[in-house]
Amino acid sequence: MASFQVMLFWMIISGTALGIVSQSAPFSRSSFPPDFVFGAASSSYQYEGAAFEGGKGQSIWDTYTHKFPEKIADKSNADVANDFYHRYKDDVKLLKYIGLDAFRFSIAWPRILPSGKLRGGVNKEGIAFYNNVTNELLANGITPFVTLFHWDLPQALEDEYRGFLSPLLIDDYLDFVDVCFKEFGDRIKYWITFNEPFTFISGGYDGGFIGNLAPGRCSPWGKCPQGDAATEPYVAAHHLLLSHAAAVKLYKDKYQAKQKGEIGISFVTHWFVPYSNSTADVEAAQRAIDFVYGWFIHPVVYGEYPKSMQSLVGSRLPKFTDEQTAMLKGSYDFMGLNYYTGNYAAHLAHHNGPSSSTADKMCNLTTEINGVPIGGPTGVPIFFSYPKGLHDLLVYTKKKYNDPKIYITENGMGDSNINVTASQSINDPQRIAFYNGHIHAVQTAIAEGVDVKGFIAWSFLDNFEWGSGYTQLFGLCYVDRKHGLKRIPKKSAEWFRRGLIK
Ligand SMILES: N=C(CCCS[C@@H]1CC(=O)N(Cc2ccccc2)C1=O)N[C@@H]1O[C@H](CO[C@@H]2OC[C@@H](O)[C@H](O)[C@H]2O)[C@@H](O)[C@H](O)[C@H]1O
Repeated sequence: MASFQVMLFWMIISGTALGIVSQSAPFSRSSFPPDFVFGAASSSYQYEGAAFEGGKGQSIWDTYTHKFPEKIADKSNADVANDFYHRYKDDVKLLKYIGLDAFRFSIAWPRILPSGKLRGGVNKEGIAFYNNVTNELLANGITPFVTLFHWDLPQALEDEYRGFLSPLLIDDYLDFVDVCFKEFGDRIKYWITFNEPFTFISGGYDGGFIGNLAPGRCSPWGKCPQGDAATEPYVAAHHLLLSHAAAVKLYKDKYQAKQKGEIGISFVTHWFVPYSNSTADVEAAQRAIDFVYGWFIHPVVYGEYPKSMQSLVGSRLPKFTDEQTAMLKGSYDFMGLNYYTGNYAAHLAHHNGPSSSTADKMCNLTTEINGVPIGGPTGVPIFFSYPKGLHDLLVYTKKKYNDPKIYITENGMGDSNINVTASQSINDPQRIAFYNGHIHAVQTAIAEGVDVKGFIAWSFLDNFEWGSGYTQLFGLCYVDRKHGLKRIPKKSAEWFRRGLIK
């Protein structure tokens, strides 16, 4: 669908074209519990820039974008990104202008431990930077939510022992988070150990849904220089889960009593709708959510992998010892959920190709039935607006995973940044309609008893969108890359501002 048709579709949806309302009726924070937080999210590699500055070591993303520019849609990188490293004070002012209660950012491991290891030394400039960001947020009444790993692993650990493929990663991650808890934990009260383990593992070791991500390993038939999509995703995921459990144990044993913060992990999944009401497709939808969501949330809640994974993956799925199961089980105070879209899931009877974590779930995942998409189109060809999926995911999580405290730690939509002007990008009625629908879905889930405590939009600013580079814009604020990275609030930011007025 051409971008004009997409825009027209959204304008009709949001009523703009018919003049019914100037834009979707604004939401109001008064429709939510008084302690409910609204925020916006970011991540270190996608925002900071200063990739070779301030004593920072290289990450696997610095390497990946420079070594394989062809893997990035516009052959760009985040050497400069949004230059958040130098502009964070003005950005905090913009967060305050919008009226957001919370700001989610991640700490770049190589900016704290440039060699990846504690014995390589702590970078004092890195400590100072995150202290400054934290203090600026708090001074402006904004609550920091800090992600400890948003995919930018120190390159030195990838070089020394192939990162998450080695159990050595666990102790190095523990040393890193120990420094963070010690240096920032007196002011940071919401810790997220990992962002989207599924995406990092699937994209980094299996070629994944949104294409290859760093470290860019997959099977030779997936056009990767090294890797094995049949085994490495499960090995890396196993070490990631053990790292999460160890970090939670450390925080609870050593810091929580005094610092009184909370710790959790941010999962991602689409919502999967059976392609038909056949038993085979209903079971396929369950397998899809087991292999994307259950792969990580099931061990964190129950200390074991989903039964469907155990039976379908067999000996390729590592096993937890009894001690590891005990450490994993219940390793969270809250859960972060990242939600973008829904998919249809159909049973895939015969998978004749080579094994991979993607193929193991024996599902054919699509975004339409007979040419009818699952939701409204967005500027991301594979993402459709499907707010009902967020509601259904929240209710599913409540029922299946012990009614946890939940923060939506990412939700948003992308616009294409190809052949569009700045003013077109800033006028974003489709994003207003998207958020109106998804915030309403959260409101409905809360009314049905789901313990949702906050909604954090992805993203505060347009930024470096991994394999899409700067060709997709998810921000509430536009970043004018042709005019000194100037920040310009979009209509959606103004919509949030009006809804957030106390
Ligand atoms: N991008 C992601 C991953 C998207 C969801 S991953 C998805 C969920 C899911 O069910 N599955 C399984 C699957 C597999 C096959 C088919 C369908 C579904 C996934 O692979 N997450 C967040 O999205 C934000 C927006 O990501 C953009 O999404 C569209 C992409 O085209 C673009 O490259 C990416 O940066 C990122 O900036 C954040 O850093 C990141 O935390």
